[in-house]
Amino acid sequence: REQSSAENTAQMKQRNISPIRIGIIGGGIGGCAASWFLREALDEQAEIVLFEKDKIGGRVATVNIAGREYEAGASVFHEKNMILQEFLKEFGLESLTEDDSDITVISKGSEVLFKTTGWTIADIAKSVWRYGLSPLKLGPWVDDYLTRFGKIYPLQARNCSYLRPTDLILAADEKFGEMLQTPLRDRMLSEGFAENFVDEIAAAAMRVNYNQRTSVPAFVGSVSLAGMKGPLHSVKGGNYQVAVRACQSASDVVLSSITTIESLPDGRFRLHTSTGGLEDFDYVILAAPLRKDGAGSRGNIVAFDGFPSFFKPTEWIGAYQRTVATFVEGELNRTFFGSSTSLDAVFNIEDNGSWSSIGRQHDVLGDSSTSSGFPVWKIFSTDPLPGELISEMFLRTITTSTTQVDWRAYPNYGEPPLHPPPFSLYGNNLIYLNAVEWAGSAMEMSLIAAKNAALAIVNDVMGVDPESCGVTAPSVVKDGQEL
Ligand SMILES: CC(C)=CCC/C(C)=C/CC/C(C)=C/CSC[C@H](N)C(=O)O
Repeated sequence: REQSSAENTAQMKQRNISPIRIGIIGGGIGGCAASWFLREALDEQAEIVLFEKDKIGGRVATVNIAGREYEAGASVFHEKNMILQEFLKEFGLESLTEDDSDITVISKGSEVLFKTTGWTIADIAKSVWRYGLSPLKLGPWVDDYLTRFGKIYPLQARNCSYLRPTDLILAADEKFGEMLQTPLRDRMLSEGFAENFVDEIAAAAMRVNYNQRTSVPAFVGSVSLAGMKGPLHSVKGGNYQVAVRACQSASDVVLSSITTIESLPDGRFRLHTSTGGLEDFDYVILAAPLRKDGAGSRGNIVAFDGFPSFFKPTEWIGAYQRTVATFVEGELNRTFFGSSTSLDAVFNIEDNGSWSSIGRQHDVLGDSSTSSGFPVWKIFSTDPLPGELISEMFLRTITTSTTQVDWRAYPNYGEPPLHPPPFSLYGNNLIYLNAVEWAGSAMEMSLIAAKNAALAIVNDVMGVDPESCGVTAPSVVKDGQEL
């Protein structure tokens, strides 16, 4: 049973536990949600200070094109993402349902491999002709994993918290153990999916969601396929609103970056801000990626000071995948994409292609019309798109509306850290929320990790060790290393 904030407060007072100070580094959806869950559990017994270097929402952000807002980062959630659904209810936000009847093309450069208009009988027949029964298997396959993963919600409702992302995922279902290690391609082939289906349809999903290939681990691969299969939604007015609303539960939001986390002899932590500020906390949640920096990226590697020599944060630093989102309002040059008829989205599975996908966009209110009459398109690529390529892709553009957003959007699963990062970096006093991304990256994954961080802190404060949390599952060991 989830303990109420009134019960926690009463217990803390009874046992003379003084209110605790919690510092959260990062105002993305995860950091903000952690603040919300902590406030919900501890009420006025927690002073929560959240540090954000840039903008609340982080990688959940919109971009303004000719006066309308479009999702530029994390764009969709799945109907079965329960924490997002609860937040929407709690904050009185509405959701938009994504259209699944788009005219979509899978291409290799300008060679069209497959074209579909959604789920009409003709489309199903066409896809079965090309891929056998695989398209019909995909829905139940993804649904099964969604249901299995959904078992994490009742565990969290029973206050279960986990030290590592692997523990959390295995607690939901042991079947995921192998999926955290096996490449998606191998897993799908071993489960009877046709090779061309994996190399075209699954490859397209990995491209559009993570700008990566089917060599990613099968767990994150299945998350990505869930992000294609739907039903999918977005938050009306912009997904970032969830972060903004959740962040209102922080006692203070400081617009500054943290340069150093210093471990103090009394077990507390001192956070050093880039403007020379110093603040001490009982608990710290690092809700920003520990990542290798790269040219043009917005780096955020924090320094650790005063920790014992066995504490090696560099071993938890991995590469993040660069993804550039280019927005263009204009008339598409269909022939460039190998099509003579209209289309809404193209997924390019060509290796090392100069672009990964292009899709017609609606704004955050669900409106796809524009004053020019030409749609707004979002093109994903690994590097900024050269102007000449944009000129080839479009017959006409409203040039003032071309905008590029350069993200280090998600982990590069091909360049992982030396060791998979745990949540609990230093007991439960220093928690690394973004460790979850190395298992799976999506808004809901960050929210589940946020709840885990809050539960770990509350359990620590209350001295509670919840039972029957399913952590008895054997650890996954690879190359002699515990994952
Ligand atoms: C184990 C499985 C199959 C799912 C776990 C539940 C979950 C986190 C589902 C999310 C599906 C989803 C919306 C994926 C999108 S991935 C990144 C995407 N480009 C975005 O964030 O917009």
